[in-house]
Amino acid sequence: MEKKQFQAESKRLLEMMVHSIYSQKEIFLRELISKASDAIDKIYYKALTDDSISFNKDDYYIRIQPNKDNRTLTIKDTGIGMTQEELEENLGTIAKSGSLAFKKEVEMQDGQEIIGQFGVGFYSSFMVADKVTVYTRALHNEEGYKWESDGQDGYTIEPYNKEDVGTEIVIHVKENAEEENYDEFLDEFGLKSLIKKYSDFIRYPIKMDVTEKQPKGDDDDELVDVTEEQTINSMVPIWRKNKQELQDKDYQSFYQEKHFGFDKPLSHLHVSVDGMVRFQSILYIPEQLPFNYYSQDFEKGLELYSNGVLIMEKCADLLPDYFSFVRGIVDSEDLSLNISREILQQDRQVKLIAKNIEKKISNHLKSLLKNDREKYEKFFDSFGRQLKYGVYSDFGANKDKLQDLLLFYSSSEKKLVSLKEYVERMPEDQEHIYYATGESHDRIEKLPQTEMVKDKGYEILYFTDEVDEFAIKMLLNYDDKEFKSVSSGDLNLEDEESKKEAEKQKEEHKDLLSDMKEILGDKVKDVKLSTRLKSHPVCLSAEGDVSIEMEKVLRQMPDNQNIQANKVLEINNKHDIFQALVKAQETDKEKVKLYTNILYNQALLIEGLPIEDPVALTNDMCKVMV
Ligand SMILES: Nc1ncnc2c1ncn2[C@@H]1O[C@H](COP(=O)(O)OP(=O)(O)OP(=O)(O)O)[C@@H](O)[C@H]1O
Repeated sequence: MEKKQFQAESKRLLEMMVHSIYSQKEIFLRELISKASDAIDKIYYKALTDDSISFNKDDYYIRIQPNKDNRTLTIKDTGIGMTQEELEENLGTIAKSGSLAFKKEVEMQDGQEIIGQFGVGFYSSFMVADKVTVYTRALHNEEGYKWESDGQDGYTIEPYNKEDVGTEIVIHVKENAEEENYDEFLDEFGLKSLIKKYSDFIRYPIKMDVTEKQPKGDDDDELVDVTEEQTINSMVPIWRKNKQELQDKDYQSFYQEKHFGFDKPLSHLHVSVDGMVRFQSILYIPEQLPFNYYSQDFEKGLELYSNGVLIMEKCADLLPDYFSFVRGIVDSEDLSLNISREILQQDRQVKLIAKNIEKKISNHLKSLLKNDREKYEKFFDSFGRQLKYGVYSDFGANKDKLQDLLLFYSSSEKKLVSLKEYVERMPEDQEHIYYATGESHDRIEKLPQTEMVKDKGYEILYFTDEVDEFAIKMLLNYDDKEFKSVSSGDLNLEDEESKKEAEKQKEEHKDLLSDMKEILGDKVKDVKLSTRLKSHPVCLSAEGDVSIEMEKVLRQMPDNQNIQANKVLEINNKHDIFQALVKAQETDKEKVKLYTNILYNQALLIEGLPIEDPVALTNDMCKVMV
């Protein structure tokens, strides 16, 4: 028998294939199963135009057969097979794709289903095989052929008496080496999981003998091993099914089957797009925050399929960070894959799909907010923070897309409200959207700074998440209404008369205020008479961009650069303590110092800021008591 040589280039190419094109050895099974599916598809497509071929779906299948004793793995299909010339052309020449030629020849309109295009997939078998034997008989041919190669030194072809049409590829699995274990490719369980992982949605049944423990008889407790042929793959992907035929429970079981989470999905979307780019997708909004969501282990991304064959387990480019909680799959026939089918050649299609998906998720969330408030609030409770990070990050580039998805707790409604709802309720004379920051709703509720705004009958949004104020600073305004903290220095809420009165009082007590400022030194930027306090004696406000809450957050950061708010101590001149200060100013300067220090520390306490010298404060308080 004459041995034919691979061309020199092919030899090098083959070496490259085995050593560098694929990142994982297990991919070979996906490739060979895809070839088998293509071979069956070819009969199917031929039958469409050739009356002499009848295509009875039940006769077509793929069979996986491991044999541990011989260390062989057989992939058998009942597909179109290959003639001698085709064997030479397709398996003897690397990068020659019979499938691509077939697609062109038949000029199939919907032949998109055929997976092969590069003419290299078959050779991936040499990653795990030291020899590959192919037995094949082409449709309408009486003769069969045997092709064999060790993947290094050419191949042989000889006639072979094959009973039925189709192809059997026998992988002679390599012996285990020091760091390489090939046994999983002979193991029933290992093979089953690889088929599920990569080839679950191949349209023809992938059959395999599976041995399971079963009771010996009907009333018998004794278990025995029973071997039965099983179809391993699901075949029809749920996303190709008609939405009308599917129920919530079908989507839920797919979520669980895919291990997208331990929870139930809160909501799902089934998308089918047939535009500039064609794709189908099932997307889930989980109910609960994944336990590792805010850790470095969390990887965002959607499962990406090309024609039902898994390409990537987590394609991160399909989701923006602010929707990183979304789980699901995308299947498209329009992807330009690279030769290993592991990465995408160029990301134009992925970008188009991602843009489309982002819009779909955003619209879905908006409609949840509108039509199923309870569900949306549940969602927001888990993932609202991520949306706020989305507003803040990338210098606010996505703020317009996200602002209508935000919710904040409202002082007047005592529940979560959207910015739109807030603005719609605003009285005519209210210019700003007011917010107050603090650790909890209870704490904010008691903040002295909220008194005046509430008295005016204005609603206040309570910010309890660290990111809230940063996100709002990025938004600046909503519907042309500027956001304003109730603690900001320039609330400007008093009427003209009160302003005049305040000016008068300021003038009258200017010595006291400047003495107090001197006592506190750099700790505050100013000491002022407050226009916002009604019953409380003191509070702190901030001038400029950095608020007191922001200072607190920044203080906790690892690269804390000691950024501080410009604090102003505000004192309520209608409170009795002010009269005490005025009196002390006339009679006892030491007392002014004592009271000022205590009042400043009180204001720090109210704000939840650390007291710089607790011992001095307790001593001061004792002095007041004795
Ligand atoms: N099981 C099979 N039955 C019939 N023909 C096959 C089979 N396996 C491979 N072939 C033929 O061999 C050709 C080369 O296969 P190969 O796996 O190298 O590339 P491909 O499937 O065309 O493309 P890709 O590299 O994208 O997978 C195929 O195009 C097909 O014509």
